Amino acid sequence: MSQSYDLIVLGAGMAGVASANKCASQGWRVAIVDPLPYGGTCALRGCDPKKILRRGAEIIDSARLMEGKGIDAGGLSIKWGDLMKHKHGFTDPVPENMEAGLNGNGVETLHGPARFTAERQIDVDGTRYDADRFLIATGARPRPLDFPGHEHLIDSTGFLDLDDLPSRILFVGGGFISFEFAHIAARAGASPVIVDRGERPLKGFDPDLVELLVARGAEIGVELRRSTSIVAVEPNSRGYIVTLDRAGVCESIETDLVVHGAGRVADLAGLALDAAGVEWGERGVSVSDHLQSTTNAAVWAAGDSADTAGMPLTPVAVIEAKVASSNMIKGTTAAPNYSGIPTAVFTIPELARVGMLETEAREQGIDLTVRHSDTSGWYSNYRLGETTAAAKVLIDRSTDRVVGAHLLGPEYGELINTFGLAITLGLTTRQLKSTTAAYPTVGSDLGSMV
Ligand SMILES: Cc1cc2nc3c(=O)[nH]c(=O)nc-3n(C[C@H](O)[C@H](O)[C@H](O)COP(=O)(O)OP(=O)(O)OC[C@H]3O[C@@H](n4cnc5c(N)ncnc54)[C@H](O)[C@@H]3O)c2cc1C
Ligand SMILES: NC(=O)c1ccc[n+]([C@@H]2O[C@H](COP(=O)([O-])OP(=O)(O)OC[C@H]3O[C@@H](n4cnc5c(N)ncnc54)[C@H](O)[C@@H]3O)[C@@H](O)[C@H]2O)c1
Repeated sequence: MSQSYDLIVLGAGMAGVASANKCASQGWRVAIVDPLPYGGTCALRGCDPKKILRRGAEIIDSARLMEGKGIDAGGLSIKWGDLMKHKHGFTDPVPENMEAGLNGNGVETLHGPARFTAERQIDVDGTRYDADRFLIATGARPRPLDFPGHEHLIDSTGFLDLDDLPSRILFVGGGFISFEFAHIAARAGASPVIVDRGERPLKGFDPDLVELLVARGAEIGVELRRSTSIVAVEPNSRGYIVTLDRAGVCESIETDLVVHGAGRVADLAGLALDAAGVEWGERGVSVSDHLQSTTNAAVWAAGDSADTAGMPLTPVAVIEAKVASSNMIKGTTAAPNYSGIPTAVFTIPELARVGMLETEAREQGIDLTVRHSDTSGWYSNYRLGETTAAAKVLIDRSTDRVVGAHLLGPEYGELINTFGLAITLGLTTRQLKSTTAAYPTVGSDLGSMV
């Protein structure tokens, strides 16, 4: 016998939990299912634990920047095991607390991998569950790699759970994960090498600011190899030999650890989506702008497992889940507004973006004013001893509105939120300049950036 629900949510990460709680609050009978402890990538294996480890690295970097300015950073080091314990202090209670919260809101919590058996039915460990609607929120997993020896790589989950940090680490891919982890590892005493197959790493960010970040990384020992592909990874008695190919010239380097940072794909392969007639691809479930499957009206998708215009980021997952749930409840066809959602790479210093890249704005024919400032000498950065900081703000000359903001510097991951607000609300630079920030804060630099 099967059980019947108004909604079954597949995946208890940011998107899934937001949707389950919202729909249960409307009096719907809702179940949520996950094979792993509840919490998803962000809270357990991504954003949150990563930024706890980064705190150790921030302290080392801040002290080093103040060397000779009244601080002796000589004896300072990261005790990796203790930093990991600090991380576990946050992550370990998450699954139980999250499940208790869901149960308290009337959501039934199931455990096991879900797989479709019909258009409106799933199987979880041999039990069938029927529902009028399903939300697929199963997230993403590391992109499968095919070079010989790829099975020796650890992924981001493995890196965030390392008991010890080895001294030689090679990161495959020059994106978010490799840059963030390499910046932590370098401050913890390791020698990271990032290998990217393209000429330009962190392609979604302003290229001028990325180059500044690469140079700052080189100063602290993060080596970047561009236009380089991995030929093979072979274990040896001391670690691994990684063979690299740059423009037909091969070179081997020895390392203790090889980490996957070469992108993620939607985690859908185990869902038997064909049984439900749901179309999907590497980028996720094919959905309309209002997040309903294009081929099965009972199925919706949100977050990293949905093929949408939104980036695979936590705030996007939450917004999509809320919009999809609202559409299900009200029978509407609203689409998420992605325009003012900021993103940051939590290197040290951090690199942030909201809105359009300069190239995108020019392609759209926008008459741009570009305010590009080297902010390294500004008071906020002088105070910290930071040598690398910059801002590039793109303003539509015809409306005086901010259409893009790109920042590299300490605390700019906070400042970018104000630019996000400006883009979402369509504020003009005149309006932005008319607001008053507490002084001295990085927020008080905003007026000078526009
Ligand atoms: C290392 C790392 C760092 C990151 N840092 C940031 C950051 O700083 N800021 C940011 O905005 N984003 C960050 N991200 C991205 C962010 O974590 C994701 O965008 C976000 O977690 C997506 O949420 P989601 O709910 O779509 O999926 P997830 O949180 O991945 O949840 C999906 C859930 O579905 C479950 N599932 C899978 N298969 C099935 C199945 N068959 N049946 C049932 N359940 C299933 C999984 O077990 C998982 O719990 C980071 C990602 C990584 C990997
Ligand atoms: N701070 C954050 O918000 C944050 C942090 C980590 C991850 N994430 C999310 O997770 C996603 C995945 O992160 P990621 O860093 O794995 O991917 P990414 O898409 O950011 O970067 C992948 C990089 O790997 C390169 N690459 C791919 N295959 C390669 C190969 N075989 N050899 C060498 N280089 C190769 C690509 O050219 C690209 O530069 C991101 O897109 C992001 O949405 C976000």
